[in-house]
Parts: sequence; C-alpha cells; structure tokens
Amino acid sequence: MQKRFTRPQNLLIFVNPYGGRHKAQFIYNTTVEPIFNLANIKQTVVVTEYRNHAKQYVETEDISNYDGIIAVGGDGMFNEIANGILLRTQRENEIPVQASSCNTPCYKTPKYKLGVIPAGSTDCMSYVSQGINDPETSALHIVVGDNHPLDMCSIYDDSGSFIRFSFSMTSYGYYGNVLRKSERLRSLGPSRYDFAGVQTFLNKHVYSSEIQFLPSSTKSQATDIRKCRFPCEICTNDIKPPTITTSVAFDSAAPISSISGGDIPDVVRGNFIMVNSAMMSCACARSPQGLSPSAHLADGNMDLILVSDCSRANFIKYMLSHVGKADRFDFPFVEVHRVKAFKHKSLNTESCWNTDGELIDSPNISVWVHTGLITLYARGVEE
Ligand SMILES: Nc1ncnc2c1ncn2[C@@H]1O[C@H](COP(=O)(O)OP(=O)(O)OP(=O)(O)O)[C@@H](O)[C@H]1O
Repeated sequence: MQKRFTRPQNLLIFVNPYGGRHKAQFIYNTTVEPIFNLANIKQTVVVTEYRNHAKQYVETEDISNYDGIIAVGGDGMFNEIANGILLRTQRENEIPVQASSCNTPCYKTPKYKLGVIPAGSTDCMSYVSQGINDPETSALHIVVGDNHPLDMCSIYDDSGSFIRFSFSMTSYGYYGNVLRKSERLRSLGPSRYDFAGVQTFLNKHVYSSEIQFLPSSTKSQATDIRKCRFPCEICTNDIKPPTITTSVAFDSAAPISSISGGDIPDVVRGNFIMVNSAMMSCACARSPQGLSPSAHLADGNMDLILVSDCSRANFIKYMLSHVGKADRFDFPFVEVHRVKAFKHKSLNTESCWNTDGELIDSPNISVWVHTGLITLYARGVEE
C-alpha cells in the first residue's frame, strides 16, 4: 500500500500554452516553479507543441527518473497524460488493452503519481479533488505528496477495440453535440461552450438508444446526501475488487451479460436528449455540485444519468439545476443508476460522445470502471 505522504523529488511537468485562457506558462513561472524550488523539487518542463504531445511523450520517452507527472493545463491535458501513462504501464506489463481484458482483474496502476495545476477552461479534475481551482493549492498538495486514488473507466467500440481511458464525464447526445460545435469555435476561448450550448439547445435532438448496465454492488447510491469528502470512508473502505472473471471478447451482438461473469444487467430503451455517465461529481466553478453531486473519486462506480425527451422548458430547468443546489435527479424525465459498466447501442440517428472533453464518433460503445487505477497528488475535498 502506498504511503499517504511521499514527497516528490523529481517531477516531469507538461505546460499547455494552448488551453483555457493561455495562461499556463505564466501560472507555472509565477506560482508553481517558485513553490517547487522552495521545496527542492527537481523539475523537467515540456511545453506542449501539439495535441497529444504529452501523451506521446509519457508513452515513449525515458521517464524512469521521475516520481510524478504534472499537467499545467485543463482536463484535456490530464486525460492525455493519464491515457499515455496507463497505456505505457499496460504495455510494460504485457497486459493487452482491449475489451476482453476487462474480464480479468484488469489493468495495472502506474507507478507514477499524477497531478494537475489548473490552467484550462473547466478544470474539473482540480475542483473535484481539491474543492477549488487554485494553482497555489494544487502546487502545495503536490509538494507535501498528498495521495488519493482515482477511478478510471475504459471505453471500447462495438468491436471491442479500445478507444481511451476517461476520468470524469462520458456523455452522448447534447454534450457530445456541444463539444463537436465548440471545437470549431476554439478561437472564442472558454466562452465557446456557451455559444455551442445555446446553438445545440435551439436545435434540440432526441436519440433512440438501448443501454445495458451492470448495477453497482456497493451500498452507496447516486441520490445519497453524503458526498465524497476528506476523509471519505467510501473511497477508502468500500472498494471491492472486480469480480468479473470470464473471458469473452466484445462484439456488437453480445449482450453485456455474456461478458460480465454472472452479473445480470439491466436494460433500458428510450428516447433520450442525453445519456451521461459521471465517474466523479464533475463539479467545477460553474457547477459547484456537479453533474452527480454524490459520486465518489474512487469507489469503483459511475453514475449513469438518462435524460429522456422533454420540452425545452423542462430541459432548461434540468440544466439550471446544475448551477445551484437543487436536486438534479428530481425530474420525471431523469433517471439515475449507480453502475460498474454499461453498453450503449444507438437505435436510430446517431450523435457522438464527449468524454473528458474529447470527442468519440462511434455511438455504440461500452464503458467499464477500474477502481483506483490512478494515484493523484490530492487529498479530496475538505469541508
Ligand atoms: N501546443 C498545442 N497546440 C494545440 N493543442 C494543444 C497544444 N498543447 C496541448 N494541446 C491540446 O489542448 C487540449 C486542451 O487543453 P486543456 O485541457 O489544457 O485546456 P481546455 O480544453 O481549455 O480546458 P478543460 O479541458 O479544463 O476544459 C488538450 O487536449 C491538448 O491535446
């Protein structure tokens, strides 16, 4: 078991000059570097030059001297680094990354701890793991070597091919369409999400889908009042190792039951404005409670939130419930399930997926949670 505090000696740091308001370099120079220098931490800085630069770097370069990898950027940067280091770790341990791997106790945790200094647009990772988007706070958590496990999910297309790992929201329909539009509006900075959101809302689309899911085997529920707060008993005590043991490759026709080692899946069919899964609360400065306020950082579950067709007025009410403290599950057209895995099949016209702000074009995917697969320099949110 990892010690709760292991102060880092030597860090690999990626600075994304392109994310958020383009302030990552300034934040690193003025806030992060001085704190790391005071703590005598050796630093190697890579300013990213293109998309996937950080992912390629951690997958292929010699990183054996470092004890941690830090993103100065947003959730997209963190996702890149997490994907790169997870793929490298599986490759080095000869663990194949494909859907059938989910049927064994699965992927190996990297030996490197990951941290993020918020310098993106949404910065959900910092907000959810520290309760605030503040570069100084994040730098201090790294300096003292705080530890917190983080669940990751793995996503596959309907032929069982691996797509990517993800840590926060994976969403089909509305948020997928917003992302697709917002990518074309990057020059507007963070406000691109507002423009894309309004446009997507005005062109409301509804998608017919079938979703199979494996319900969680833990006692906690998405509707719990208790949230993930330091010290979180659910994240530290309630973790169950994966029980999935059979080995059958995914294919588009196979029901999730044949690949779930005896667990019986539930099935829902309907017309949805969006299908969301939240690995964590997905809170951010704009939505301080997040998409699923009682989701946990490391309990081996995700919350599957199905938003059925409804009037535009009701959809706005649902979206506005995310800004305040109102119960976002108290709508007749919203249902929520705490699950370990799910599989989505489109039954008519197709949308795309938004996972951690990255686009997945394939509408038919399966998603599996892996308990505590990453170790973060974080403590969790303190009240
Ligand atoms: N030099 C670069 N040029 C273009 N894209 C880059 C460069 N460096 C990194 N990227 C890409 O920028 C994307 C977005 O970065 P980042 O997550 O830091 O900011 P953001 O999208 O504004 O914030 P958030 O993800 O929190 O909403 C990353 O997915 C990364 O691949």
